[in-house]
Amino acid sequence: MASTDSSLVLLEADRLALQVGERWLCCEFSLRLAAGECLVLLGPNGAGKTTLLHTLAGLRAPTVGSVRLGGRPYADWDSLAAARFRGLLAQQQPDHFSASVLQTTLIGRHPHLGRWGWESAEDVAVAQAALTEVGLAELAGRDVLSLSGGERQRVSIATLLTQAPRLFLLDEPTNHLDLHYQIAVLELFARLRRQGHGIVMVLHDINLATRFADHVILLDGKGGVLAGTRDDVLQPDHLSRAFEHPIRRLDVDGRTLFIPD
Ligand SMILES: Nc1ncnc2c1ncn2[C@@H]1O[C@H](COP(=O)(O)OP(=O)(O)OP(=O)(O)O)[C@@H](O)[C@H]1O
Repeated sequence: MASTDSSLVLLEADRLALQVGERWLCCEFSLRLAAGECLVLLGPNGAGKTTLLHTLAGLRAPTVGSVRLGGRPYADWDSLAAARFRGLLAQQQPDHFSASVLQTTLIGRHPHLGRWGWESAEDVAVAQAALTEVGLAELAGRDVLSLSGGERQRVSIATLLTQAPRLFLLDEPTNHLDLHYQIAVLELFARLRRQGHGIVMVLHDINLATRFADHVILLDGKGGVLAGTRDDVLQPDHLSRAFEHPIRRLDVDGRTLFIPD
């Protein structure tokens, strides 16, 4: 379990700007994520959420500006140490070969294994506990190629839990999940956040962002970026402009909801 020292800055980006081809995805902005905080990236299709998440994960260099993980640039990190500190849930998991659900989940232990790469009984126990967390304990022996989309997504989440990073970077973690598992998975990460982990996640559902985010970055797809606290960014006019669709705010039973007209 992570310590709950909320002064620890897990991730910083300074005057970041991203370009793909000739197009600027976002103009310069900065962010800072401390232990125990959750940042949600929102915006229309193609706005640059995944590109930004991958930049924050150190998988691609920013066009302008810098990213620091745990106070250090990625260039200063050994790749295995970085994999113990931050983990990425990618949008898609291509499976080319048969493997059991447990074997697939154990891949998450790779950055923790010793020189010979053998998994110990403790590593297997970590993977089994992660499968239990996502409701898949009974499918541990199943071939991963036989799973439904939602089951496969939960294996990916279990694999990331098995990796046990301090900072979780999640690209659409609710992809393929039914209503029950959307909330269960986001509650699971909210629990990890309360234990001192950091969470950065791409979501498409504004109402889930409202429920789980401390901070929001809203990309408008034209290079515009709005970054701030959840309540500052999640305003009907900002959202309507970014999504090019009128969006209304409703307050119901103490909850804030956003609905498209
Ligand atoms: N290598 C590349 N060359 C050219 N364009 C690219 C490249 N990689 C990504 N893009 C473009 O950059 C834009 C941002 O892509 P990205 O996947 O980050 O968007 P996104 O906000 O995550 O979208 P979605 O909501 O559809 O998942 C898209 O228009 C994409 O086609």
